[in-house]
Amino acid sequence: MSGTWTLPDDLTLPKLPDDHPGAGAPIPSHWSKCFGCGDDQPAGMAMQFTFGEGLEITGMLDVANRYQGGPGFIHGGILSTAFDEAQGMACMVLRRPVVTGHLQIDFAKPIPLGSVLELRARIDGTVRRKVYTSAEARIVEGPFADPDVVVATSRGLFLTVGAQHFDRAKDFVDGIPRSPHGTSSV
Ligand SMILES: CCCCCCCCCCCCCC(=O)SCCNC(=O)CCNC(=O)[C@H](O)C(C)(C)COP(=O)(O)OP(=O)(O)OC[C@H]1O[C@@H](n2cnc3c(N)ncnc32)[C@H](O)[C@@H]1OP(=O)(O)O
Repeated sequence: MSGTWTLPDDLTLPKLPDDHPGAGAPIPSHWSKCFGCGDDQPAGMAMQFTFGEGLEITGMLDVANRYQGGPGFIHGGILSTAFDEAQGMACMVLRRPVVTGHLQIDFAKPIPLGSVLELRARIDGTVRRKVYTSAEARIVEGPFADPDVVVATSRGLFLTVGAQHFDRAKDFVDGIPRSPHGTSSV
């Protein structure tokens, strides 16, 4: 990992909620239209998540052909999106909405199309509204599969926000209205 990420000294680790369902339980999509995890988003990545031990969660991504960047390999922006989603989902235990403030990725190995990626993500600690997170990706199925090799890592700062953060865009969830006769859709 590059050396530009420093955790503050005054981090606090959040407690798991009393009703945390435990390791292996599925984590529901936080929003059905989400490009990363939504089940009502045909263009999306349909990532699946489960709770792990403690604050860790696991996300799975099928690297479809449409995620291509260079010939045969995943696009870096797609991988960044997968990390964004996984680290955001790791914040679910806070039971408050979060948004990404800063995300930095190290792309360690090329990832071929047809891979199944496992992303493990966690909260490293919180300071006020700031939530420091990290994650790693491994190829667990596909031509270059090796669960012992980390192919990419990510560090991210998320901020807890109130519901009002999303209020300004609530009329656009199915596309921006373009005419009095209807709305655009994805
Ligand atoms: C109900 C449960 C639901 C759970 C859902 C979870 C799943 C979600 C999955 C989602 C997956 C997808 C997720 C997505 O893709 S979310 C989509 C991508 N992200 C955004 O659109 C966010 C856009 N940005 C903003 O709205 C604002 O800038 C935010 C809200 C982030 C902060 O503006 P706000 O006015 O609110 O806060 P503040 O400016 O007073 O700053 C507060 C503190 O934070 C520190 N700071 C701020 N920015 C940065 C930075 N870049 N680097 C370092 N530090 C930064 C700042 O220094 C200060 O520190 P301190 O003074 O306290 O020390």
